[in-house]
Amino acid sequence: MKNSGEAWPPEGTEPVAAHPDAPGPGTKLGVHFSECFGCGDEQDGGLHMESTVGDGLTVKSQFTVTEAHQGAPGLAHGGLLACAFDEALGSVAGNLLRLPAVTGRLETDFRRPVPVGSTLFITATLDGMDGRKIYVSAEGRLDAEDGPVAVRARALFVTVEFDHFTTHGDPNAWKKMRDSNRVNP
Ligand SMILES: CCCCCCCC(=O)SCCNC(=O)CCNC(=O)[C@H](O)C(C)(C)COP(=O)(O)OP(=O)(O)OC[C@H]1O[C@@H](n2cnc3c(N)ncnc32)[C@H](O)[C@@H]1OP(=O)(O)O
Repeated sequence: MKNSGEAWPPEGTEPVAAHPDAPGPGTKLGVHFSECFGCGDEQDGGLHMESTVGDGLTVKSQFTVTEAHQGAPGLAHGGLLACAFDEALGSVAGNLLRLPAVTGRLETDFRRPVPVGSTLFITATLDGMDGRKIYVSAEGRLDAEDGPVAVRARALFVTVEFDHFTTHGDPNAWKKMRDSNRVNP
C-alpha cells in the first residue's frame, strides 16, 4: 500500500520557529517524567529513549529494541515502534515549541523489520502549525544515522491547557513531573 497521497504538512500549515527558550542543537534532553513509558528511567519495561536536539527544527532520538519489545520472535512489535515514534514526535513538538500538547493523530509506515538488539536512530522534525494543530514527522534508520529507513511516521499534536493533564490524568500531574526534577517549567 502506498503512503496516503495527502500533502504534508496540510495546506494552511504555517512554518514555525523554535521558542526563544527552547534548548539548542546538541542539548541532551532529559526525562520529562520518570514514569513515562517512552523515556522514563523508572519504567522497567519502557523504551528508555534518549533524545538530543538536532540542527534546524529536529530532535534526534535513539531506541534500542530488547526482548521486552518483541511482537514476532526476535522482532520489534509494531505498536511499540509506534510508541517510540509518538515519543520522538512529542519530544520535538514539546521541546522546541515549549507548549503542552497531546497526540491527536499518529500515522506509521513500517518499511523494514526491526530486530531485537538493533537501535533505531529517529529524526523527528517540526513541520509547522495551524492554530492549535502542530504537524510533525519522523523517520527511523536501522543501527546508524545513515542506515536504511525502517519506519516513517507523521503526527498531528494538539496544544492543550495544562489542566488537560490534571483533569483527565493524575491531579498531582504537575507535582509528579516537577518532582522528577527534569521537566522544563
Ligand atoms: C515530551 C513529551 C512526549 C510525550 C509523547 C506522548 C504523547 C502522547 O501520547 S499524548 C496521549 C495520547 N493522546 C491523547 O490522549 C489525546 C486524546 N484526545 C484529546 O484529548 C482531544 O481529542 C484533543 C485534545 C486531541 C482535541 O480535543 P479538543 O481540545 O476538544 O480540540 P478539537 O477542537 O477537537 O481539535 C482541535 C483541532 O485539531 C483537529 N484534530 C483533533 N484530532 C484530530 C485527528 N485525530 N485528526 C485530524 N484532526 C484532528 C480538529 O479537527 C481541530 O481542528 P480545527 O482547529 O481546524 O477545527
